[in-house]
Amino acid sequence: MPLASTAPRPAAPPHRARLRAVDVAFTPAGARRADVTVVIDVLRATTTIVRAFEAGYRRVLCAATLDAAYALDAPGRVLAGERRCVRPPGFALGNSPGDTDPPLGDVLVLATTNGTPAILRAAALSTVVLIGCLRNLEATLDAIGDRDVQLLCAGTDGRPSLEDTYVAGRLAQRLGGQASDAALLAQAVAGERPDALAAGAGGRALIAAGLARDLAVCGQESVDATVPTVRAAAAGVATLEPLKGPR
Ligand SMILES: O=C(O)[C@H](CS(=O)(=O)O)OP(=O)(O)O
Repeated sequence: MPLASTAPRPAAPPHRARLRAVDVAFTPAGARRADVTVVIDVLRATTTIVRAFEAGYRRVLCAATLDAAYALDAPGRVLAGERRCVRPPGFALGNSPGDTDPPLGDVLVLATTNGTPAILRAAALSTVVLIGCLRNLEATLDAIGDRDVQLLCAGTDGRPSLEDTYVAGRLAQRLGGQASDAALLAQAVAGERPDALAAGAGGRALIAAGLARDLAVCGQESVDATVPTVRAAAAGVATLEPLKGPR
């Protein structure tokens, strides 16, 4: 029988934790299945949703279409949204994040051109859907934790937008991990275009519509602690509640 060796064992190879995967979809059509997706429509839907919860709304119902929003109208519910940056007929509010304060009811029903359809797309692809923007940047990073994540940019009319790509890049820079080529591209945009909100077509359209004040609200960073999440989605409506309460 061989004697047990008294020689020290060779050191075990260093434990190599798998790097978290970080991907970016520049448009909803480019999104894939993912456990965790963060939807970004910094101008203005995701900023407006974060502001609505910070102002005191208890729930946000995201509608894919104006008709779906009209069908949700009920006492205690406030219709908000836009078409071509402007408040639709019969809606109480437009899509300006500042207009959610003070709250006019318990529930905000939001229908926007790109943002709310992007949230519904994410809900069809992911178990966990978070709502991100510059205002809750730090809180969103906390909520992602060390999980793999897809950053889904709402874009504009099926095309990438500078401002959403910029915010995705800001998040990707901080998340590190195994960045996809799309995540690396977004990081490059974040590094090169700190003026993204005002410089892109979306920002220019808001300025032309007399809504430059919204750019200032949307551009404030890490001032809100609320990270909204999708609790349910069906029939063209996603129900959002806060993952975390306001500070
Ligand atoms: O006005 C907004 O907030 C935009 C307008 S547009 O769709 O970019 O023309 O809507 P959103 O869905 O919030 O991007």
